[in-house]
Amino acid sequence: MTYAVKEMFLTLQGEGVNAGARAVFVRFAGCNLWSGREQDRAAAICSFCDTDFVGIDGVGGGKFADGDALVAAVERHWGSGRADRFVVLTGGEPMLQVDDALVAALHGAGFRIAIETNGTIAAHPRIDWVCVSPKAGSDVVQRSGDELKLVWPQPGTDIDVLEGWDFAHRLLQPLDSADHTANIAACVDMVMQRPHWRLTLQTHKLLGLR
Ligand SMILES: C[S@@+](CC[C@H](N)C(=O)[O-])C[C@H]1O[C@@H](n2cnc3c(N)ncnc32)[C@H](O)[C@@H]1O
Ligand SMILES: Nc1nc2[nH]cc(C(=O)O)c2c(=O)[nH]1
Ligand code: SF4
Ligand SMILES: [Mg+2]
Repeated sequence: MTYAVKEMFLTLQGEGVNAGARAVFVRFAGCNLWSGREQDRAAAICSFCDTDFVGIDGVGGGKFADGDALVAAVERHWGSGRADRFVVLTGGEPMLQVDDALVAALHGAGFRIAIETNGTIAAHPRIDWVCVSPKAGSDVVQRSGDELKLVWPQPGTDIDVLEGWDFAHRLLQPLDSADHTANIAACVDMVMQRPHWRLTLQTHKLLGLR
């Protein structure tokens, strides 16, 4: 199948348990919880998105004819060396496009694969690191994985329900909005009340990285 990619870049994973790790980011175009158009934002299931995932016009973006073509581009972004190769599949919603052929091709090139997903589509079973970030009002089917990364505060979310899901790590990420300072305080408060959650910050934004 062909893949529509908004942008591709080499950076440090900014969020979650893998924060600080060198990674190639592949941002797939399109999402099932928002069209990406500002006029649709208020009515979208996910209305706080901080990302432009519309089209294939970003740096490193484009249409890729098959898994091998996409992996060749990921390898070019990684540069020399086969050790510790790490790719993060994000979007948009990457599970709209990630398939067997892509996962096999990335593994064939020696990449450890992480995904950032909203969890409304089951994650591919051979992905090495599954991060689910649930959105209030959506039907999350992927209720297990490596990290559950909840953007907080998020009205309509029952945190007790999320605690019943099977994740190795539970993280709270302050909602980046006009109320960012208050949202950070709300996350700190929540961790103080619930020590099995941890705070994660979007460190790439603090550092001026992509
Ligand atoms: C842009 S999304 C793409 C992947 C997938 N669609 C998802 O939502 O998990 C990447 C990460 O950014 C988080 N995110 C999006 N908007 C945010 C915001 N305004 N503040 C904090 N985190 C945000 C998402 O929850 C997700 O963990
Ligand atoms: N550096 C960096 N880390 C990230 N972690 C998750 C991101 C995303 O947008 O999915 C992201 C991103 O866009 N940049
Ligand atoms: S689900 Fe992810 S990509 Fe889609 S609108 Fe929400 S944060 Fe953005
Ligand atoms: Mg981001």
